[in-house]
Amino acid sequence: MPESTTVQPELEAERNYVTTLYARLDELRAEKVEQLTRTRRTGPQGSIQNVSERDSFAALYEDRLAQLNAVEDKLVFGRLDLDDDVNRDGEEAGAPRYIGRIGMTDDELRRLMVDWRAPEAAAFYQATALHRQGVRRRRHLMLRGRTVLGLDDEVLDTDLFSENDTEHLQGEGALMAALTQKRTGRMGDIVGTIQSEQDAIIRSPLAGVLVVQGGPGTGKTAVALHRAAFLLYEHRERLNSAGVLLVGPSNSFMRYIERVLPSLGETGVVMASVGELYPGIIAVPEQNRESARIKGKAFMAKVMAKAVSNRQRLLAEDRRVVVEGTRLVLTRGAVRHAREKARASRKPHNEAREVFTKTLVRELAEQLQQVLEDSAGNGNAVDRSYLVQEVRESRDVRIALNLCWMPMTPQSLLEELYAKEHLLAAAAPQLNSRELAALHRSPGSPWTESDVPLLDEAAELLGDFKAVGNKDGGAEAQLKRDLENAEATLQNVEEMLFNAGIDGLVEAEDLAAMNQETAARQTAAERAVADRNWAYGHVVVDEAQELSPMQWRLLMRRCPLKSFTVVGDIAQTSSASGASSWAQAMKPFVAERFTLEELTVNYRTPMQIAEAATRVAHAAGLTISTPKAVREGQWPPLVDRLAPGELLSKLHEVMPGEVAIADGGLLAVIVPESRLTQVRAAVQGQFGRRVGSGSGGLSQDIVVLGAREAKGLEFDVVVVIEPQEMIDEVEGSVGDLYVAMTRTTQRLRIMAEGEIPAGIDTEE
Ligand SMILES: Nc1ncnc2c1ncn2[C@@H]1O[C@H](COP(=O)(O)OP(=O)(O)OP(=O)(O)O)[C@@H](O)[C@H]1O
Repeated sequence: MPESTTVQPELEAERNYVTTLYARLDELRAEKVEQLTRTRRTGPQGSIQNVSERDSFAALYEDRLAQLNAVEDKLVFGRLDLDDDVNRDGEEAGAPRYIGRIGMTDDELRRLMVDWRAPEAAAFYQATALHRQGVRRRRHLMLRGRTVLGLDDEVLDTDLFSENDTEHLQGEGALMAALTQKRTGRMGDIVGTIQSEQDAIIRSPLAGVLVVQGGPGTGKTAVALHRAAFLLYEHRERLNSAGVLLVGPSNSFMRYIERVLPSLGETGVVMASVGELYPGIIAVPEQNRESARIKGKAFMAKVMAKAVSNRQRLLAEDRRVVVEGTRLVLTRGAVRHAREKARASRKPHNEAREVFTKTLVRELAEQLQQVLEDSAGNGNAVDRSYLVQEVRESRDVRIALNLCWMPMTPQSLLEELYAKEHLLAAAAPQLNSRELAALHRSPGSPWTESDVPLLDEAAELLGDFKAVGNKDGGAEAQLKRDLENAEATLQNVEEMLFNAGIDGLVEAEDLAAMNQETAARQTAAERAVADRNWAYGHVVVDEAQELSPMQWRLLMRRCPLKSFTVVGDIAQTSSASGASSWAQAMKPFVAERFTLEELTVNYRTPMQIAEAATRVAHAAGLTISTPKAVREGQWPPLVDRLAPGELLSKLHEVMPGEVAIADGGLLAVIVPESRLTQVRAAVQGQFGRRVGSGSGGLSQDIVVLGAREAKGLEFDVVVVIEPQEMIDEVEGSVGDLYVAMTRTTQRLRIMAEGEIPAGIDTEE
């Protein structure tokens, strides 16, 4: 093709079309602003229904406006030229089809651009020369601001390609441009360059459990996020009310990905790190590996159940209680009988307590009646209801009943269990004294991520604390609202179960009890975050290899439909209670009923560095999937072997050079946990406030962090400190080092006074 004569007019034509698209976007925004102002101007008048209708409209316009504002950057990125016989809806034959962040039509409803998630856009990601799907040419439009800077074309309808070419990466120019961009500390979307193996996963059906295994940098996080956006588009009706939950490993990671979904026009996904899954608690990472390991074990569910049942106590001997000056006896037999009855109700502890106390209060009231009638002489009947009241209010009785069956919150139960070793030992006979000691903590210590599933388990077993003696008039109205809400999702539930060929996993009545409507005006997302019993329509889990069986239990509870997208890399497991295979992790919940897909191309790490990481993993005997790296790097991994005591001075010496290579991008120094404070102080001493740490750290261009915190993140340049210590810290597991080495997009430098693990150097 004579480029110079054809490309320029093509570019001009695209620029004109893109100008039209942005003009239309501006028009739509202006329309929404106008509608919103008009609605707000109506003022707070009229019936409650009118007011709430107005609020709903205002919320709707606000959402739409937020979406239109969010898609400004790279509004359009693709174009398909199609065969004439392709079925076209709302398009002229022969007209190109533009693919963008949202669908747009002109004011006569002619289609201007197709949403990337629509079925008509699928060919943009899937068509190959071998399977053209009616596509003659695929074009990537590269924009900066509202200007088209360049085009990247793939012609699919020629015989010019050899067989190998059918395997090439789609939109290679556009892809490489995206991959070589400087990192900003925030993940961006990949909507313009999604590759076909990724697209197939993004568009898979909603129902069931989909597990996506992929080595480092294969786009698992990107795929998980785009899948959430796709599902919300494809199943909006279903998922808008029930919501989608996206779970990630840490707060830094959540901050890293938080802008992707809004840039795809989706603001309704609930995003939470594993420490945030219990409403009202923000848990800190668990520092003690041994206690993380124990707390994550599946048997902890039994331990919690035992801890609760141990708090439903019998009397050692009959006990005297005084009611209004009269002595009564609470017998051991009566308490045993009441406990049996309460347990038989199968209600959670706090709710079953009502059955327990009612039974005993009735028993004591009868005793009291007998005593009073006996002393008053024959035929003098005493008013029973009055006696029941007397018994209930007696301080003695209250103390005795509480001793036997105390209402508890999940926090009070767990706190006491950790603080009092004899209670823990009684609930957990499977733990030895060393393990019991590992779980000890004083009351008031902050909750950790591994406590979260235990609190959740306790909440299930204990039931509503507020229900204890608190039968307010609002309860009935609340129940009615709950049922209405549940009804809306029930229909979807049945449909989904049917589609998935699953039954028996969820009881309709269980669902009816979920999704309590706490406030009429809250969005589904806001309500879901605050409600432990919320039943999500779909859950996406990233870095899922880290989750313990107890964390999985919690998540499965959050989605009784068991509609999950689970992404992760078994080889990167560093958590003491994480998974060693997907089958093992999934078995307790769905047995073999999950689909496993694999991503095979590494888009992040340059080839030489990816190969070094693979060698390290292999040398340590780790079985890993070895994705193909898409690009060669400029540098092989550099290794500095240092003399004892030389580390900090050498780091000081090399840092300016490394920062210069990062050239405005991001540099991370990844260190063993035990050296974090020391190395951070040294780097801060050199670069001052440029150095970030913690979940806000990624807004700085230099960051010092541990491998676990670096999980899921990426940087232009990475300096790894003392790799062998990184392995030793996690009992010889190479997962953390493997993660650290694969965080870079350009350059890796390894510095060690200590041993260099096998495989890092090419010559080994
Ligand atoms: N199709 C694509 N187009 C452009 N960039 C992509 C594509 N796929 C992945 N990337 C980029 O590759 C990098 C790695 O992606 P991502 O973080 O999703 O990988 P990952 O599999 O989750 O990695 P890890 O397990 O190592 O954390 C990101 O910068 C992402 O934007």
